[in-house]
Amino acid sequence: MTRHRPKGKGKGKKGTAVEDDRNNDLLDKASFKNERFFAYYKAQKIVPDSEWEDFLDALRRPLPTTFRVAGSREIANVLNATIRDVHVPSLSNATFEDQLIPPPVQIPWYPDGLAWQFNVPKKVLRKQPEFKKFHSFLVFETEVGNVSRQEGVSMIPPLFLDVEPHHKVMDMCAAPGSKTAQILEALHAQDTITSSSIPSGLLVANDSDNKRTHLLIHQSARLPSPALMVTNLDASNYPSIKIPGPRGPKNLAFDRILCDVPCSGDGTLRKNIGIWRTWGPNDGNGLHSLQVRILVRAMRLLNYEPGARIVYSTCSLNPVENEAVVAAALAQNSEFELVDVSDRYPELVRRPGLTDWRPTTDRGCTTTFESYEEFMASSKVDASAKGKLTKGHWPPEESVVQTLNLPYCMRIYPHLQDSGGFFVAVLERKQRPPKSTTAKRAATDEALPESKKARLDEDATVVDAAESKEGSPMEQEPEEPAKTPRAGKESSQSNGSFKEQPYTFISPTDPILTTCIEKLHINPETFPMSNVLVRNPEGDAARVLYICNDIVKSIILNNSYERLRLTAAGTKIFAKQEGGKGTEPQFRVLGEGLPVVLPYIDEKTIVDADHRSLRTLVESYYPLCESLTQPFRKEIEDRSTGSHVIRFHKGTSEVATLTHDLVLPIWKSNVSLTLMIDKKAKSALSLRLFGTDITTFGKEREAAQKKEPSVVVVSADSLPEEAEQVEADAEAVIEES
Ligand SMILES: C[S@@+](CC[C@H](N)C(=O)[O-])C[C@H]1O[C@@H](n2cnc3c(N)ncnc32)[C@H](O)[C@@H]1O
Repeated sequence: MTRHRPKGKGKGKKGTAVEDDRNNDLLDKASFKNERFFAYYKAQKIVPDSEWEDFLDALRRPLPTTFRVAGSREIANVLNATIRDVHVPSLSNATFEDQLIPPPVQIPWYPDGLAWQFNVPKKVLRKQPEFKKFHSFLVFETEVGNVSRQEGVSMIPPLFLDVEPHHKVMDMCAAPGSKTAQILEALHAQDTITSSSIPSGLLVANDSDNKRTHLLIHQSARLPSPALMVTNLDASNYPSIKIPGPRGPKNLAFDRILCDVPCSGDGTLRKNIGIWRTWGPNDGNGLHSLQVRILVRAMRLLNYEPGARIVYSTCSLNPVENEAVVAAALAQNSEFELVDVSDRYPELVRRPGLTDWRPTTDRGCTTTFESYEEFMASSKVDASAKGKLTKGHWPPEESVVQTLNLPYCMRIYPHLQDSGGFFVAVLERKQRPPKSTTAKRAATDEALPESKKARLDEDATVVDAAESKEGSPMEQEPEEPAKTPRAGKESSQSNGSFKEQPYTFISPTDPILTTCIEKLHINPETFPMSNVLVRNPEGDAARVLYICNDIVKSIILNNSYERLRLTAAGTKIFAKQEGGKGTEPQFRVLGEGLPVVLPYIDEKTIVDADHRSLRTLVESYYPLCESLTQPFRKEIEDRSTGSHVIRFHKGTSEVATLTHDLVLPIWKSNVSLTLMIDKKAKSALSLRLFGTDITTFGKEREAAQKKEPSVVVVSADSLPEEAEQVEADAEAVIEES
């Protein structure tokens, strides 16, 4: 949702007082009312009268904690099995103050049981030992990205996108990135436990808010992908992306597009309880036009292939932001239709979209209007308010409504399955637009300057020509946006100069790259040497080397990075490591890059290591080689200094049980070894393997916690919500850089 949380969530800030109460588990239900909200939604008949009280009761209850086991499929399944087979049984008979506390349960509609819900008061988490242990497991796994605390309803839209590894996907309003992560996981469905595939598909994750794109990048780094690009543009005006075609450059068309648009967010009332106080009908009214423009732009960017689809979603209950947007976009693009997905995810309880609604600008919501004409004629509405709504805020005429299948939209209400409120619509193209429509739409679009109309006509010709020759026009020429973006904070194109560095491909014979390849025994014949890039205009392999897949490469080579406001592309694989005194700096493989590089490394050069040595490497930062167990010790002592890859085999020893092989990067100095993974990842690994955090970082943290309990780095009684945690982490990252 787009109600950006107040920075720092500071006490005393507007809208936080009630939230603070709620955090203490003290529910003051008297505060949870808003007569405007009641009057408005009763008038919209969003639920039958008989359900109204249940609906309100649910809205007033705290939202259960939900989380998703994230990451590529195999890893997620392994971790999920740990929750199901180890944690849940240990929590099954947990009691607190003589009450049986229910263990977490799997959300029935989420595939493979990877999403969970639990509803446990904080005091239980703090004091009940089994829950406390489970909670710190979640906190650590969240920190390293294996668990994503995400609202249950927010997990729905990516499911209906049906993404496959070869799809070209656009996430138009992506930050902070919880749905982006789900899409990435689908693109990487073929990853194995230890190695990442290089999908042939693409994910362009976009957000118009520059700061939020950095949250998105930070968040997406948890599933590093050579198929990812992040852009910072106004989605309603997203430019066409050029790629080479058989007859010269053509525009890239997407197979799947997610429009999780900015919205008033009143479906999140259960967690953003400040909305109880501030809610008004104009919150949604003001967003309608931007939402329509984003959806219409998505329609123009979508592929013509059968099955290409758009998912439109909001966390708002307001029909003005939901059905009205879908209806208005369909009115402009009659070749699209809503898809009946009622047979998908049958355990997800939902209600059909509305066919009738009554907008208003009246802050008190005492009067709502049946039609635009009635609204415009009303003496109760002043002239400035009349300018705020358009005919599109209302349902189309009855005869048109019948043809739109609005009931195919999905409304999720809090009382149906103890969730937040949400809206999802799935749209597909039912037919190709007739040749003339594309050109006609462009020519009659009065909002466009003459120069653009001419270009659209040209583009239409290009598409038609390409289609008739190729038969199956995978990439068609989308039209230019119908309108220029609204000025204001949502539009970043006008935010002055773009400050990010460009990406430059380096030569496959670049000496730094070839040295990395040689030292790590990577096969240069199969490794995509031509897809390695750096982040500076000179193409200087000074610090970090990245890798991307072919489609990302093609986009970078054929488009101006400034026009796309390209904020991130591909994933890091190698980085410079300063040597000790008197030694030359060398490049090393990065933890996040290893899964991508691993399939190309000569198996024989990966050093086998034992569980005891793993414990030694986890326990201290720079253990001496002589502290390692034979034969691993000899094997590693015989290696040159620098970057190496080691493998711990799955199985049980007296030290640990590994449910799957573990492949990790290390750095060898003259006499010691270092495990080259992030200290939080090391803590999570330690908890997973040894049931306790034995790392130096963990011990320091525990000592600090004992000394000053209020300044703990990670507290066991707070499982950070994804967006919040990512924001905090990313702010630190942004500040550091
Ligand atoms: C509902 S939130 C998206 C949540 C995100 N999909 C997720 O699951 O984490 C809407 C996002 O739209 C962005 N936004 C607002 N106006 C936009 C525009 N014109 N173009 C692109 N993004 C926009 C906001 O910055 C916000 O991050």
